[in-house]
Amino acid sequence: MLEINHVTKLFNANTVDEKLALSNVNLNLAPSDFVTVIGSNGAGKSTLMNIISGVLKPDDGNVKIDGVVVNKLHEHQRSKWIARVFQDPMAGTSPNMTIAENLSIAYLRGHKRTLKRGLNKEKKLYFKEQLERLGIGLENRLNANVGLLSGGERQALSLLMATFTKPKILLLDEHTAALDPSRAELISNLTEKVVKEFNLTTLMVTHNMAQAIQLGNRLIMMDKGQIIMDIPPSKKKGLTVEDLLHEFAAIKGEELNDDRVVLG
Ligand SMILES: Nc1ncnc2c1ncn2[C@@H]1O[C@H](COP(=O)(O)OP(=O)(O)OP(=O)(O)O)[C@@H](O)[C@H]1O
Repeated sequence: MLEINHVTKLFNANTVDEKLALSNVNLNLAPSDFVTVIGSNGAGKSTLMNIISGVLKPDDGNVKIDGVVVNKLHEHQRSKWIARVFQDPMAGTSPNMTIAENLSIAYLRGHKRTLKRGLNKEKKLYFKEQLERLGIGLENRLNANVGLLSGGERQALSLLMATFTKPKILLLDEHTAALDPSRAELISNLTEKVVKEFNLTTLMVTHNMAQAIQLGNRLIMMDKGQIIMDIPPSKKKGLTVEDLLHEFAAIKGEELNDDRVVLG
């Protein structure tokens, strides 16, 4: 489904700021895999997400989706396969438009040929039904401006909008990190529900180890531009934060050092 083959990314080559952000990274996701990605600051997690989504091009290696090399395709050309939810709740939605208008734009992106523009009764009803599934009352606020929503509500809306395009791959880029703990948990639970319901192949970056353990069927840890740990579904169940820290220390010969790491 998603293959990352020998991907290398070097920033500022041949300067004093040269930085090898990814070094010969290989990763293969099967359909419906839900992989959580952890790693210390500067490990290369965002660079990997940016290379998959097409924001960045690899210097070496390739990215394949369903067997097709997509290296040359720009971000907008990949957007029919890839949906992304960012850390910043402001990033995925338009604040000056209503919930219904935001949903309408996302819906049109996913149904170009079959749907007329505009918000007819049928579409409003559909949006209400979809919002009801989030279970946070947004179905009663179709005409509210998105700028009025809380960060958690906006992330829930972004998640729903991401599924409207029926993506092959969902990229979650620390999408709960800017929320307070109770909202983060709500979005975590919604994520689990949405991924399962829409059968999405998912990669989720998080600094929260407990969340990385709780969600998904597989976990990878990155360090200095490499994947240093890949915990398969058979071993992920029953995994603890202590196991992860212990494993990291065993591989690296040092303690995990990251100001932002949240143990849970
Ligand atoms: N556009 C860029 N130009 C130069 N260096 C960059 C660029 N983007 C990332 N880097 C560097 O590449 C390395 C990997 O960065 P990346 O953002 O992928 O790490 P990360 O694992 O997402 O870190 P964090 O958890 O802190 O967000 C870092 O050293 C970073 O400073």
